[in-house]
Amino acid sequence: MSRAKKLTQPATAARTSAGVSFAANLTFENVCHHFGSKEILCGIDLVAEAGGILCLLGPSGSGKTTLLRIAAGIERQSEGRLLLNGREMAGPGVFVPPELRGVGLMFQDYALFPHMTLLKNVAFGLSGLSQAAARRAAGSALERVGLSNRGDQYPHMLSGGEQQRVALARALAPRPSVLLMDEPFSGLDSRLKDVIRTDTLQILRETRATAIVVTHDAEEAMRMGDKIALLRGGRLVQTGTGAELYRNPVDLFTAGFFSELNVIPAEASGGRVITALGPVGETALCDGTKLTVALRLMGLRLGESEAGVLGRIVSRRFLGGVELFTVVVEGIDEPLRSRMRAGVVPDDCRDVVVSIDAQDVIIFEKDVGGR
Ligand SMILES: Nc1ncnc2c1ncn2[C@@H]1O[C@H](COP(=O)(O)OP(=O)(O)OP(=O)(O)O)[C@@H](O)[C@H]1O
Repeated sequence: MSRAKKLTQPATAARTSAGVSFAANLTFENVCHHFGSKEILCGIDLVAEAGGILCLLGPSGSGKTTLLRIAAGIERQSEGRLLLNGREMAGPGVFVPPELRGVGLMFQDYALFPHMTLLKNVAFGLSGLSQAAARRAAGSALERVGLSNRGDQYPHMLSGGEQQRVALARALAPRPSVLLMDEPFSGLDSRLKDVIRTDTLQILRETRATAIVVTHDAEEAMRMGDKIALLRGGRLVQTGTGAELYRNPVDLFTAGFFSELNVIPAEASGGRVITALGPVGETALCDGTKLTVALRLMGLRLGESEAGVLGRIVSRRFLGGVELFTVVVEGIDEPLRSRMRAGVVPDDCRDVVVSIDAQDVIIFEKDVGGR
C-alpha cells in the first residue's frame, strides 16, 4: 500500500502548541571540507539566524548534506569554524561532540528504531532525564505533532507522513536550539507533502528553534525558508530571500534553478538591449557589447495581434491549466518555449506573434555561467 493511501484516514489526535526552544545563531566561518583529495565544500560563510528557517538549496552532490553533517558534528570540517551563538563548536583544535551541541538532527529516512514503540523512539534522545520525565517529555512531543494516541504503536504501523511527524517529534523533544533537517519531505507523495510541510512549518514557528532545512527543490525552499543559501559544486552561489534569488539571480545557474528559461543572445545598441525578439531593456554598455538574456517561459507570450515578432508553433502540449509550446522565431537558432494559460491560443493556430513580458526578462551583462 502506498504511504499516501495509508494516510487517508489518519488516526491523529488534536495537536497542542509546540513547546519553545531557545533559538541560537549558527555561523559557518570559511568552512571547507575534503574527502581524501576531493574538495567537497569551499569557503562557506553563512549564518543561520536565531529563530529563522535557512534552506540549503542546490543540485545533487553540491554539498548540502555534508554542510548539515558538519553543523551536527557528525562530520568535522577540514578548515574553518562553526560557532553557536558565538561559541566555537568546531575549529582548529576545538571539537564539541554532537550530543553537547544542543543541535537536533532529522534524517531523510527518519531513522526510527523499528523495534521500539513511538513513545520510546521519541524518548530515546532524552537520556539526561529520569525515565518518568523522559516519558512525559516524549508524550508531549508526540502531542505536539498530533500523535499522542499512537505512542504504543511501532513505526511499521504508520504511514510515511506519520513517520515523518514522529521523527520531527523525536528531533524536537530535547528542545534543541538548532534543528537540522535533511530533505524532510522527500519520501512523501506530492499532495501529502504540501500538508506535512505546512504543519511542519507551523510547528517550527511555534518552537522558535533555528532550523536549517536541506532541499533540492527551489519551490520548497521558497515556501519554507526565511533565507535561502544556494550551493553549487561545494560553493555558495547566492544567499538571500526567495524573492531576491528569483528576481535578482547573480548568474544563469541561479536563474535556471528558480525558473525554466529560454536563453537568447543580445547586444547593446543606443542604450538598449536588443534581441531577435526586439528591445528587452536598457544598458549603459557600449554599442556592440554582447549580453545574455534569460526569459521565463511564462513571460513569452503567443498571440495573434499584439506587437511582436512572427513565430511558428512547432509543438504544443496540454498540461491542464497551462499549455507548453515550442515556437521557432527567425534570428534565434534554438526553438523557444512558452507557457500559456490553456485555451488562449486557438487549436488550429500555427503562426503567432511572439512578445515578451518585461518582468520575466533577466539581463546578464557578461558570461554568467551555465545552468
Ligand atoms: N563519506 C564520503 N566520502 C567521500 N565522498 C563523499 C562522502 N560523503 C559525500 N561525499 C561526496 O561529497 C559530495 C557532496 O555530497 P553531499 O551528500 O553533501 O551532497 P548533497 O548536495 O547533499 O547531494 P544530494 O542532494 O544528492 O543528497 C558528493 O560528490 C558526494 O559523492
